[in-house]
Amino acid sequence: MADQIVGTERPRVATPHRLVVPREEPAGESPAVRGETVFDLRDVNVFYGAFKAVRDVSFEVAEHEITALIGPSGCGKSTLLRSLNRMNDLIPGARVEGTVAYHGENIYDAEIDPVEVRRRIGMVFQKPNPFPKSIFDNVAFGPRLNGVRGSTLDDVVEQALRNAALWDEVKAKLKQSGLSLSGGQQQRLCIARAIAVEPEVVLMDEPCSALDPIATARIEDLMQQIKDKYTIVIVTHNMQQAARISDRTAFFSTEVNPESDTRTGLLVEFDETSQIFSNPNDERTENYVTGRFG
Ligand SMILES: Nc1ncnc2c1ncn2[C@@H]1O[C@H](COP(=O)(O)OP(=O)(O)OP(=O)(O)O)[C@@H](O)[C@H]1O
Repeated sequence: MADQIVGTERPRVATPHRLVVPREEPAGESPAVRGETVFDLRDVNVFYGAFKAVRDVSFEVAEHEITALIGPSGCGKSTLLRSLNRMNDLIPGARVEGTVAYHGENIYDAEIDPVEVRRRIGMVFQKPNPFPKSIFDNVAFGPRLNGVRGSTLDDVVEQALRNAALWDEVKAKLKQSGLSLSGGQQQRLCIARAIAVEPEVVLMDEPCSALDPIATARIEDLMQQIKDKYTIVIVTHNMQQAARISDRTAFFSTEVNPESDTRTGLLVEFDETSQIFSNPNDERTENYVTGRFG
């Protein structure tokens, strides 16, 4: 396999990968022609202790697409997102069953290095969380861990800040604290920090929910700009946002377990975003996207 995530060998470029035969889909309608499959989820269940938070999730994420996870509160969007880079490993009692294949390798196999998984598959959180360090050091953090130094490090930091559409605003104050930036700038700093280690995938957990509409629009523009380089999976509560920016949408809902009176999340429908919002197959999806839910 061209690109394994076992052990500590770290190819700087995470592509190319194996060739995958494209699905047969109608021609001419973007994004029907899919790129290579990055994630292939099969029958994924996620538990917290005995509680099954999400059940039987299967779908594929294609490269250079933005895949949105939407659905009502508690349906397991964040839980599922964290299962894509083993972030749930850090939560006591959390457990994943099923297969989360990343370029054909199950990231939960025993020999897989979770640190390497998280380097390939970066994450941006709901609340901007810069380190209490300078702007430069925030972005340099990951590359330094990977041994990057000197002028190369300067270049890596500049490029990441440029790619995060923040360079022009901060180039004169790289030594200032990251915490001195506005909320929207802090979130772009966190995106710069995530992409500075050259991940292939960026997972975003409601990255705009703490931002005003102008900062939100900048992050949305940024996502459109960087999807040529990265594959993005985003959890959003904002259906307009999902409709605006994503190529595919996964709609989740919940069902009640009568014995335990708990709610388990499940994937109701996964399709092109235009289909989900204009002509969904499932009534539950239609009720949700038209605001008739609950
Ligand atoms: N660390 C945890 N420990 C135990 N249960 C958890 C934990 N995190 C989430 N859960 C439970 O798992 C279920 C799914 O939660 P999750 O946060 O993934 O849903 P969500 O769809 O992202 O919700 P929201 O839209 O409100 O953020 C919920 O019932 C939640 O209470």
